Amino acid sequence: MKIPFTKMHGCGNDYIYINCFEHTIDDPNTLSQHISDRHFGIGGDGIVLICPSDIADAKMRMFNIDGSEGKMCGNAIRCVAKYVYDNNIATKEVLTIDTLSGVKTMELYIENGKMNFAKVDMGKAILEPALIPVQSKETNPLINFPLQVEDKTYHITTVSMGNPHCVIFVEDPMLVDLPLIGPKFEQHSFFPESVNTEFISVENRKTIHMRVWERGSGETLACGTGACAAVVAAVLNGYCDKDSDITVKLLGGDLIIRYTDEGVYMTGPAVSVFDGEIEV
Ligand SMILES: N[C@@H](CCC[C@H](N)C(=O)O)C(=O)O
Repeated sequence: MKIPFTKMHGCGNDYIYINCFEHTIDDPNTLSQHISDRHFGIGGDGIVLICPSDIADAKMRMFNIDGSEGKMCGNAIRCVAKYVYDNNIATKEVLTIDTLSGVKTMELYIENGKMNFAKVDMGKAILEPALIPVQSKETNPLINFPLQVEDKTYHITTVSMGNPHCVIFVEDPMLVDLPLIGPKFEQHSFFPESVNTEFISVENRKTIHMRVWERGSGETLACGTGACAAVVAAVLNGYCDKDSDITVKLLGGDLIIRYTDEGVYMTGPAVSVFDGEIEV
């Protein structure tokens, strides 16, 4: 059977989007492994199913390249909103999208009848170690906490944005051997549900730079939840300020993140690249 798909990205974090208002995918885990392959498939950081919801305008399910399901994806949620708006599934400028980490509300920026940008209320950052989760008896947030990874000690700050993140401040993220060190964090026993790892350098109180190794997908050009976690960690470590717009410079573009007592807000682009059909 052939089904249509749309290739979309947010700051270069690219997924294959399937309209499940019209089609049913029986085994999304295996499909993601096959079609995300950049040589033998369509190519992407995973797949995203756009599904009906009883409690929101649509429901998003996202799967990493290895087939694992992510509970939240900051870049994908903006693309889901673009798909829903541009395809007249819901033509509201404030949309709600249901995810495995709750319903998120977002404001859409429309130009010539299409959505190009969105500001997403990403909810509160979770700092309790048991809820990240990490394998530790600590009850206070882990801020600049020493973690041994093979022969080196890294100072980590852990944050959940509905999915687990481990943030490390370095001089220059471009000098980090990410394909070597990323998998060691991903497989570390300290993270029972694995982890997304962000390496950050601070340019000034309003600008930080980030590279990310995502659990299940490896290095990606951007991670929306990771950018939120990075700004929360930068505030907790005294590098940036709450209630201030911080630009996170990623390999694939910029995201603007604001950390407040009410929640974390992410503003960024959503781009549609091409439509196609795939045999499933
Ligand atoms: N790219 C994402 C996060 C995708 C899920 C992540 N790999 C996980 O399994 O937690 C983003 O933009 O937030």
